[in-house]
Amino acid sequence: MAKTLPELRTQIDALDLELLALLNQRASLAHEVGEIKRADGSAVFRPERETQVISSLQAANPGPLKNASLAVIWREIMSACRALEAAQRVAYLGPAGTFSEQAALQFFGASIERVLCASIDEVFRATAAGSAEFGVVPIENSSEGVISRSLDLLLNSPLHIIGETSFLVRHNLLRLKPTLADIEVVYAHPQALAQCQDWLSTHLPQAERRAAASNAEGARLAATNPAWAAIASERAASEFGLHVASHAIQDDAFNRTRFAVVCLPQTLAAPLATGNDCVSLIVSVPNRPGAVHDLLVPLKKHGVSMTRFESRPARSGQWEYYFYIDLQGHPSQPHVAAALKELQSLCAFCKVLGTYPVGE
Ligand SMILES: C=C(O[C@@H]1C=C(C(=O)O)C=C[C@H]1O)C(=O)O
Repeated sequence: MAKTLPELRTQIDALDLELLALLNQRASLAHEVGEIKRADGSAVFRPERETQVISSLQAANPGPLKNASLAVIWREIMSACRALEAAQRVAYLGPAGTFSEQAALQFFGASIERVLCASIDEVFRATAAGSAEFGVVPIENSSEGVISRSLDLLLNSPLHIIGETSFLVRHNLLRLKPTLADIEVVYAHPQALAQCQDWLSTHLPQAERRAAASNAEGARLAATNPAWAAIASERAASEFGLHVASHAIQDDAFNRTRFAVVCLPQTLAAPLATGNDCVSLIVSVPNRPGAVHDLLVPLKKHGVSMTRFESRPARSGQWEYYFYIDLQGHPSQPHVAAALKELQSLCAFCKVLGTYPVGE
C-alpha cells in the first residue's frame, strides 16, 4: 500500500538527521585537512580537488537527482567545509545583485567573505594588494564578444587565472511600476544595453539609454525615480524592491557570459591536472608575413586544440596585436608542454595567464 504523507515526511525527517550527522562528520574531516594545511602553509582552496569531488560523484550518481543539481549541492557543502578552514575573501564588481556576484557564488559557493568593488580595475587592484584573496571578472559574452577592460588588465597584472565559470545571462526590465508605460530613462551597464538593443528599439524607442557602472547600480538608480528603469537580474529586482516589468529581454536567447577567477600566484599556484583543463596565454608575434600561421604550427604538430583566439590592439600605433589564446590540456602533459615551449620560442612576447580546470 502507498505510504501516507505523514509517513513519507517522518522518513524524510529521519534521513535529514542522518545527512546532518554525515555532513558534520565531513566538516570535521575538512577541518582536520585545514590543520594540516595551516601547518605546512599550503592553500586552503584546491579547485582541482573540488572539481574531482563533483565529477566522481556525478559518475557514481544513480539518480533521480540530476547531475547539475548534485554539482550545486556539493559546491555549497564544500564551500561551508572550506569556510571552517578559512572563508575565502572574494572581490567582484558590486553592488550586491550583479552577474559578477552570481559568478562568484557559482564558483566558490555562498560561504565566502564578499569584497564588493566599484569597477573591474578595482577588482584587480584589491586582489593584487591582498585585500581580497581572489577576484572574479567577466571575460567574454557570447553575443557581444570580449570584455576588453578585463583582457587589457590581465596583460600587465601580476594575477593569474585559476578557474573559470559561465552561465546564461537573462536580462530583465526592472522599475518601481509593473508596466512599460511612461519610461523616460533606461539605465544599464553598456554591455547590457548592447545585448538588449533590439528589444529597447522595439518596446521603448523613446526612452533615453544611460550607461551605469553596473546593472545593479542601474537598478539602485531606478529605485529612486518611477520614470526610470534598469536592465538587470531578478536578484537585483528583489535586492532593490523593483518589479520585473518585462522578463528575458536580451536579443539572444543563448546569451552566455564567461568569468575568470584570478589570484596572486603566492595565494594559489596553478591547479593540478584534472583531465579536463585549459591553458590561457597572451602572445604577440613579429610583424612579418606568415607570423600568425607559424604560431599555429606547434599546436598542429603536437595535437593541441585551441579553443579560443582573440586579438586586442597592442596600442603601439603600429597595427600590432596581442592574441589571447586558450589551449586544451595541462602543461604536465608532455604534448602540451612541448607545444608551449615551441610556441614561446616563436613569439615576440608570451605570457601564460594560467592553467585551470575547464569550468561550467
Ligand atoms: C577539505 C579540503 O579543502 C577544501 C575543501 C574541500 C572539500 O570540502 O571537499 C576540497 C578542497 C579544498 O578546496 C581538501 O583540500 O581536501
